[in-house]
Amino acid sequence: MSNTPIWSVDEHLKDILATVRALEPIELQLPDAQGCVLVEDVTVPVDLPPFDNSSMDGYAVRTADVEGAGEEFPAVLTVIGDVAAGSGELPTVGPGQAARIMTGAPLPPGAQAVVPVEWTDGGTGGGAATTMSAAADAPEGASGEVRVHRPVEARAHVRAAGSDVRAGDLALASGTVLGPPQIGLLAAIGRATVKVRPRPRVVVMSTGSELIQPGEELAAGQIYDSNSFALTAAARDAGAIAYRVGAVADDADTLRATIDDQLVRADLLVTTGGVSVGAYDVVKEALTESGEVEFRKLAMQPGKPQGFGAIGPDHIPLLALPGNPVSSYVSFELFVRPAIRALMGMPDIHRPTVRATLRTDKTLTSPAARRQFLRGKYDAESATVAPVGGAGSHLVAALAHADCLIVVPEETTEAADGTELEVVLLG
Ligand SMILES: Nc1nc2c(c(=O)[nH]1)N[C@H]1C(S)=C(S)[C@@H](COP(=O)(O)OP(=O)(O)OC[C@H]3O[C@@H](n4cnc5c(N)ncnc54)[C@H](O)[C@@H]3O)O[C@H]1N2
Ligand code: MOO
Repeated sequence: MSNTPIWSVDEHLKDILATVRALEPIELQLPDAQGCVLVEDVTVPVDLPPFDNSSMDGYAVRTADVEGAGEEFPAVLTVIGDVAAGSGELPTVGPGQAARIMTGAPLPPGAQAVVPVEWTDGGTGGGAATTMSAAADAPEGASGEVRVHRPVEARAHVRAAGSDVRAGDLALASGTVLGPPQIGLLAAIGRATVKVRPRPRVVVMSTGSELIQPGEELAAGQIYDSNSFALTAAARDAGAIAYRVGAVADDADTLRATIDDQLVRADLLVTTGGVSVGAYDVVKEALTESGEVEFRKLAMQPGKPQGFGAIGPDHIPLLALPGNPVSSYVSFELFVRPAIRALMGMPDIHRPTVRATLRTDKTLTSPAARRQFLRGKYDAESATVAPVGGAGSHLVAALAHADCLIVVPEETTEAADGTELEVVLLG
């Protein structure tokens, strides 16, 4: 038995999160701020809507003029002009008059309500209109007479100024994650830029002389580099700006030089492979000497060998993940994703977890004193989970068909059908 210390999953994550600091806020243009965390309270500068406006295409009228109107005895009003959305100069609607008005156009002075065009003859002198004619084809629609078939109450079909949000109100509080509706609100109140924590730049680098890039021809002993693709995608999915560096050969000097080259564009560096005990485990070789990165054995499966530290003059956090594809992906989920979200200043850095009942034909086994992460499919309706594929850390096809990780705790070595377990839901 070796007496090498073993770290728990929780201890390792705690050490990582103690090192990773949220990035300094910057002012970003709205489209670039999507998915970022706001770091200012945003106050509404103007009422929304800024003015009373129509919610329908129709006629702006005085309510007294259409009182008691019906199809048989319509109210006949003189059309004094058009009010289109964006109109700045408005006609005043006097007694017996109506202004043709479009959805979103300001309610003209004198008018108290809007009658939808369908409740009128549309100025045609015929039956109920279904639509207005385009102004370009029928300019006469902005004048003449309109027959109104129904009365309206004051303010009918009018959206009041400030009915959405008022000047001086808090639009969004600091700490809000900017999704599409929040970006929409910021634009609606006229904000072009906002102060947010930027997306972290994450460089994902795979290592291994056996690796070639997809699209190339496999020679003897070679395999395709899948980790750099999977983890770059995972980093992007977590909210990062991700850069992929495909397959650095197993040479410590080349690797160190490549890492140093990448530091200028990295807030976080992730490597895969080369961290176990083999004769060509170059990540360990290249990063141990300077003392910047510590290599550990974790009480987990997969993902036992892990490296973590801060490198270069700017102390950029680096996570060295094991090379087996499932090990690197599970390690990413457990350690890199929370680190990315901590860099972003996200209020919640963890994946959701649920309790579920295991459904399996054969009892699952798990190594003692290691937290096992099996791939599974979760059924929310029955709150059950079924394993997908075995425990092997090379099983990429099963991983691609899973939607969750089944957590078998350290003290559990067997999990039979019906066992209740924790499940990490993957997005
Ligand atoms: N004697 C021991 N051997 C191993 C131990 C151990 O404790 N003693 N630990 C095993 C465990 S657990 C893991 S996990 C791996 C970790 O190995 P490395 O991080 O050094 O990774 P490599 O040796 O470079 O590769 C492992 C495996 O994964 C394949 N691989 C690597 N990179 C990629 C990639 N980008 N895309 C696809 N596949 C990749 C590689 O070809 C190997 O098959 O060590 C065990 N060994
Ligand atoms: O712990 Mo390794 O990460 O199983 O395959």
